[in-house]
This record gives sequence, C-alpha cells and structure tokens, in this order.
Amino acid sequence: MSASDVFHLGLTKKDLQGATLAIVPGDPERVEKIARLMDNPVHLASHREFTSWRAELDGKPVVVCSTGIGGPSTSIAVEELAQLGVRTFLRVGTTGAIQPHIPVGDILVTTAAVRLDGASQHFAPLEYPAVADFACTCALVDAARAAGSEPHVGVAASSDTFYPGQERYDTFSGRVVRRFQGSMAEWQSMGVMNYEMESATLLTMCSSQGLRAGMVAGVIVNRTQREIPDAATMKQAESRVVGIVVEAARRLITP
Ligand SMILES: O=P(O)(O)O[C@H]1O[C@H](CO)[C@@H](O)[C@H]1O
Ligand SMILES: O=c1cc[nH]c(=O)[nH]1
Repeated sequence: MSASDVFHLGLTKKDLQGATLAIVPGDPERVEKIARLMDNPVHLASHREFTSWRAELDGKPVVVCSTGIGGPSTSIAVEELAQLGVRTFLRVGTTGAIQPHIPVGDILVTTAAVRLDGASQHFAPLEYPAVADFACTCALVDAARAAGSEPHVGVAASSDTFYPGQERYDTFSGRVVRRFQGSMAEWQSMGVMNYEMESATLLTMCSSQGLRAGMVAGVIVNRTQREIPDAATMKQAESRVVGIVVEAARRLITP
C-alpha cells in the first residue's frame, strides 16, 4: 500500500493536486461514473467504502469520493478530505420521497436536514441547524434547471437507520420503536420532502466548521406509493442526478 496522508482514504495531498471541491456520493460504484463525466478521470484509491477518483472541470481539479452509507463514515470522508484541502462538498444521493406529489425520477435539493442521526451531535449540539451552504444550493438548483429538471427545494429527514428511523414496517420483525411510530406522518405534515441518510451529518459538520456543503438527490421511490424501487427507474434517476452535480461543481469552481 502506498503512503497516505490520512487514516482511511488512502490519499495524499499530492493526489488531490490542489482540489478544493469534492463530489461525495454514498455509493462507491457511483464514483467512477461521476468522474467520467469530467475531463482526465483518474482512479486514486479504494479502501473500505471509500473510493476516490480525481478529474478536471475547465482545467481545475475535482475529487470524487464515496462516503458509504450513514453519518459515521460520511464524517470520516469529509474530515479527511478537509485535512487534504477540500473546502466545498456536494453530496449526490438517492432518496425516498415522502410527499405524494413528488414522483420517482424527480430531483430534490436539500436546504436543511432533520437531524435523525448521531454523528452530527459529535460536531454541534442538536439546537444547531443542519443547513446547506447558500451558494452550493443555488448552484445545484441552477444546474438542475439547466438540465431541464425543476427541482423540489426544501427539507430532508436524514436518518441513521434505513428501517426504523425511516419508519419502515416491512422488516422481519415488523416493529418500529415508539420514538419513530407516526414519525413519517409528522414529517409529512411539516413539509419534509424525503428520507436519506447522510445530509444531517454532512451539513452540520460543514456549516459548523466553516466548510461549504450542498446536497442533491434523485428520487428512486415514493414511500406513499411503494417500498421497493424499480431497478430501471433507479438507474435513470441516478444518471440524471450525477449530471446535475457535475454541472453544479462547474458553476462553483468557475468564477
Ligand atoms: O444513494 P446514496 O448516496 O447511498 O444515498 C441513499 O442510499 C442509501 C440507502 O439505500 C443511503 O446512503 C441513502 O442516503
Ligand atoms: O427510501 C429511501 C431511499 C433511498 N435512501 C434512503 O435513505 N431512503
């Protein structure tokens, strides 16, 4: 294994070639697809859930690094990328909509997250909001519009768990602890758009430490209609949202 400047990612400062913006999907398999939408894509490292590529936009370096699922691994990826000089993070994910009017395939831009995670509390107390950076949010909205998708812009519920925290009863136990019983209806009544699993940690740790972060997601399932997404629709939603995050990155690094 080659020498690394950080504990987990297997990356050096030199690998990043001065990149200050990172695109951070959850899924390691999404990393190469994103890097290949840019110029000169290069694989840098793959360790555990963290796969990293570097590429260029308008001649400027951008790093793409997966976070894995959930807050704890996201906090590691973001911390180590920040140690290597990254200051702007764009998360691109898949998500489950909870509002009946949001169809599968639509694009969501997250302005803030309900903090149903644990990791964000290691960075700031619960009173502190998990809020996205305004410039990142504007770039994501503009990029979605430029791609012909009018995004839904608003609040996500960001949960440590995929099953109980997102009030799923289709588990082997069929049980959800009292804390989360009825929680989906409550979030719906407050206009929360969707469930995902990393934005609470990402937005809290970035906002509270002087880093910029934004979040865009493709809807792969609508929880008011069904629980299991269709594979073809999932692929379509993913390919649409990765194009949008790359265009947003271009807008953020080119003055
Ligand atoms: O598609 P990604 O980026 O992994 O995002 C979503 O998908 C995973 C759950 O299936 C969670 O990580 C959730 O946030
Ligand atoms: O319902 C969903 C779909 C994707 N990711 C989530 O976290 N929840």
